Amino acid sequence: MHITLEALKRFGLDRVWWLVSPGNPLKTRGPAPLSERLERARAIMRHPRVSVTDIEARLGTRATADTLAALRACYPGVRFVWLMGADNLAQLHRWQNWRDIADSVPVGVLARPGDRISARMSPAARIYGASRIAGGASHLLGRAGAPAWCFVNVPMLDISSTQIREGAG
Ligand SMILES: Nc1ncnc2c1ncn2[C@@H]1O[C@H](COP(=O)(O)OP(=O)(O)OP(=O)(O)O)[C@@H](O)[C@H]1O
Ligand SMILES: O=C(O)c1ccc[n+]([C@@H]2O[C@H](COP(=O)([O-])O)[C@@H](O)[C@H]2O)c1
Repeated sequence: MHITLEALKRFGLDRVWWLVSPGNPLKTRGPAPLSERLERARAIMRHPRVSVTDIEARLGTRATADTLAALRACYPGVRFVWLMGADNLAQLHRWQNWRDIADSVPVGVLARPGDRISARMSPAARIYGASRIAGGASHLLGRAGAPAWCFVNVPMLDISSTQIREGAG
């Protein structure tokens, strides 16, 4: 919720979609049933500009590059931006067809404790170094043409979904 509200504020976005994943291709342990995760996400994320969706399951995609290609085909008039925490920028070069992601949509990255330096030094950050929008101009990201990415230093919360699940269990 925290990074969603920061992303809306900082990147000049109209809306944020939470893509409740059918399963991250890099994680070996399967998640809880999608319907349960969707219901829980909707119960906590109540905001007029945020939608919680299972569209990835409905599109039949798992890899983000495939999801974005399918979304662009379904919504040709919409300018999509990919949002993620800094830990995912550090790993992005391991994602399937990751360059298709960087070349097709602007990418907004939100600071996360412990991951700011590894993210900024990551292969993806280096390879796309010339396409970086400075944090101070982050509001331009939503209208930028790809490749474009922006790292914003938002107030950081040192919590992970694993910790939250363990606390709830
Ligand atoms: N505390 C946080 N600060 C910044 N970004 C975060 C934070 N927690 C999650 N994110 C981002 O939110 C998205 C969804 O994360 P996810 O639900 O997998 O949680 P996680 O905490 O990364 O999971 P895990 O506990 O398995 O590491 C990812 O893009 C992740 O980078
Ligand atoms: O496309 C990939 O190869 C890929 C690899 C790792 C993560 N992702 C996506 O990144 C998002 C965040 O993943 P996670 O596991 O950090 O919640 C989620 O939408 C995943 O499907 C995508």
